[in-house]
Amino acid sequence: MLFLVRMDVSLPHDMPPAVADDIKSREKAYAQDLQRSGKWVHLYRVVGEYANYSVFDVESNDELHGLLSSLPLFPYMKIKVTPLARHPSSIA
Ligand SMILES: O=C(O)CC1=CCC(=O)O1
Repeated sequence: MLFLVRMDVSLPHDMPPAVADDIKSREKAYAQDLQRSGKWVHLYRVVGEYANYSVFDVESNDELHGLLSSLPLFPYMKIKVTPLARHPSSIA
């Protein structure tokens, strides 16, 4: 099952830089593991925003929820999930 996911990150302004750096570093490792597994298929920065658009390929809504809620940045993100279906004109 494919899902388009938009993540908007908002870290508290008073978060110490070392804490923010640690969360971002764990987020990167987690995201790269999921990309290597094939579950996190695309990851793009939204130009000019601390946000990304991602495509996930997972077995179920529950699996996606588990992956997203385990993101180190999850407490600091607003997440919008859009389920995707095959377009009838797609040649892919
Ligand atoms: O920077 C972001 O958009 C949040 C994020 C998701 C995966 C990652 O490494 O950072």
